[in-house]
Amino acid sequence: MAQATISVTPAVTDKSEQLCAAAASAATYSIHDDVGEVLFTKQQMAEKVVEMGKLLGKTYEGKAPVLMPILKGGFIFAADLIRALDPCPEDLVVEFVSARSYGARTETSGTVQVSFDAEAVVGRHCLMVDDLRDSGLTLLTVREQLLAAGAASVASVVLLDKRARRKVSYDPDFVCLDCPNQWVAGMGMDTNQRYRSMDYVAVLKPEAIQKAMHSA
Ligand SMILES: O=P(O)(O)OC[C@H]1O[C@H](OP(=O)(O)OP(=O)(O)O)[C@H](O)[C@@H]1O
Repeated sequence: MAQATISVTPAVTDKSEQLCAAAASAATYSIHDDVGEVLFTKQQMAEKVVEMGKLLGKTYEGKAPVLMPILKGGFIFAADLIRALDPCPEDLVVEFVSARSYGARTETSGTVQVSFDAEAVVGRHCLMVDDLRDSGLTLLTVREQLLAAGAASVASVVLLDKRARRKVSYDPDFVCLDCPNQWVAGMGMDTNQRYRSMDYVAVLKPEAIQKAMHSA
């Protein structure tokens, strides 16, 4: 039987170069019909994630942190960030936090329902990872509950910071990009559970927002 061979591109071993090359190769991609304006491209975000990965890698070196993606919106950013940590802290573990306050609305309900494995955070340095700081209520509430559960420290990193919407006295410790005060979707962020998979951050057309909000 003939042996099958595949050609392999020489490996790029530097982590930053790998991530930037991957982003560059995806610089041209199709835009969803419901998008009115792309605010941040995949490449722009990938570059920020590389920078953040280096900063957090150094910050948490030797600290055995618990990386805590906040579901659902934080899962895509967290997946990118964990692979960009440089160096990746030894004994890093991942624990998911479930937090929800918006539902099918564009304003926070004012109450955040939170759940996580309390035993996993006792005495640990926790890093909350979320897509967005809007009012700040989610990060503040999760932080309070992690500290109450016995975390040694709690910090936060967000992909986007919508400062103009700040309603509580809490600011994320690490921010990749400042976001204008507009309803955005993509990179994990939804509109009534849609559009999370867009690999860029966009403002949707008003009619698309209305349609998504009123869909089942
Ligand atoms: O700063 P805040 O006003 O609290 O808003 C930010 C939060 O809102 C979104 O989550 P959402 O509650 O919509 O749930 P989801 O992550 O499941 O989409 C987002 O993912 C943040 O966690």
